[in-house]
Amino acid sequence: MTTEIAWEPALDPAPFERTPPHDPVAEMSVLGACLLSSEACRAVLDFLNPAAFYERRHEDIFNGIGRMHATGQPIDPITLAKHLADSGDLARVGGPGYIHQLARAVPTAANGEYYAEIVEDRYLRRELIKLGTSVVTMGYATDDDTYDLVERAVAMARELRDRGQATDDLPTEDLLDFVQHEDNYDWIVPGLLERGDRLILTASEGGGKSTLLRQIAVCLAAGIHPFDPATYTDPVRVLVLDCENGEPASRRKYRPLLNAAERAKRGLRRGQFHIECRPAGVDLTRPADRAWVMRRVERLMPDVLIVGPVYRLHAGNPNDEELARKVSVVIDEARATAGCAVLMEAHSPHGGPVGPRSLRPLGSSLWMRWPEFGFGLRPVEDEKSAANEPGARGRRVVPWRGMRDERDWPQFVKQGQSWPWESYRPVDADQFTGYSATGAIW
Ligand SMILES: Nc1ncnc2c1ncn2[C@@H]1O[C@H](COP(=O)(O)OP(=O)(O)OP(=O)(O)O)[C@@H](O)[C@H]1O
Repeated sequence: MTTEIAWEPALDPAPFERTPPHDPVAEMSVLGACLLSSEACRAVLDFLNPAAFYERRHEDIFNGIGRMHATGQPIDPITLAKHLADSGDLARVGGPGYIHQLARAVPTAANGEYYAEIVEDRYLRRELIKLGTSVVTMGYATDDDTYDLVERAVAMARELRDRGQATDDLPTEDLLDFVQHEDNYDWIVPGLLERGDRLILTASEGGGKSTLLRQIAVCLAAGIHPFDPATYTDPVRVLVLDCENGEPASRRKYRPLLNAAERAKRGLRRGQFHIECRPAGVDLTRPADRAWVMRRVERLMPDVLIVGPVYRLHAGNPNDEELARKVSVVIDEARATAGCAVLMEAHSPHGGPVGPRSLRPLGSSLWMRWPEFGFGLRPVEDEKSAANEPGARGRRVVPWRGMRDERDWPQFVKQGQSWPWESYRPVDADQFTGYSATGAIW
């Protein structure tokens, strides 16, 4: 919660000469979101200072919502109108008609915090203008010491920057204390995948990345280690937003995987795995598509979110850094909302005339920096083992970025018996490091 800047009475700013920055639609949408969703209401109340509203009546309505929330009352247009009528504020804020209008004005309650950020941003602008006006007044003050005035101006700017949050900061820890804390991993699969991990899997076209991600998804939902089927894990909730394949194609791919889980006596339970296909892709730079993702994430609160492929997440130039950044913000918001791991797939670029193809994700370089883990599937060097024949399809699992933490991903996978991909140890693997120059299966 932010606190208001305490201005000194002598430095009261002059009135705004131009219309101060504000966004009436965002203000209405924040209030509307509070009326439609208790979750949005809680998030907005945690974030927004009532004084941030430019329109006085919006501040009064928001205060009414805050009072009702604090006493656990249900909040909708009818109950809020009654509450404001009881406090004698209803007529002043526009009557019951205006309260209903607020609920109708909001495009989606899922964006409540986003609207609140706009309101907060405009508030900060107004406070900045006030601060500037105060500094001008101070500059003309004849009695005060100039250095004192400069110090006060700096203190005021610092206060505006921190807006009361500096007092909430915990003391920064000494390294000797810092290393004493226990490392608490929040594993989804011990050693392999932790909640919050972001992973991008790459390969060339037809390289097997979709198949591997589907296998991982089914295994995680069934409680099977994706690369060690004899090891069982706690089943987790998986949400797949497939922005590439249509439903029939997807169904055909998942059926054998469900059968494999059944054969392992770890058949999927209802509610563990949700999937939605949008073969036309989504454009996460647009509010409607962003809300589409967030509604599903908020409703299902998955442990693992699989969304993509990357190039289907916005409609613009795939190399555009700003568009990629906007997409990553939405995915990060989904990840923070559900506290989930995020797995995505991306194509790797076409190779040059010499050397192996790069495995980095095609498109904006942001996708190289964004995930904690990036792996690519590359056919192994031994031609027989790399062939697309039963038992072959040997792939090297190559990290294309430095891992941000230790994880036990396999170095080699090949076409398996029970599952499409299984990890293996090449015949010429080094006894200690597991390194193999050929990846030979036979
Ligand atoms: N381990 C496997 N065993 C048998 N078939 C496989 C295996 N991996 C992939 N395939 C098959 O190879 C084809 C391409 O695989 P997949 O769709 O997973 O590749 P991809 O890298 O996602 O390709 P794209 O980027 O073109 O979608 C599919 O028909 C798939 O069924």
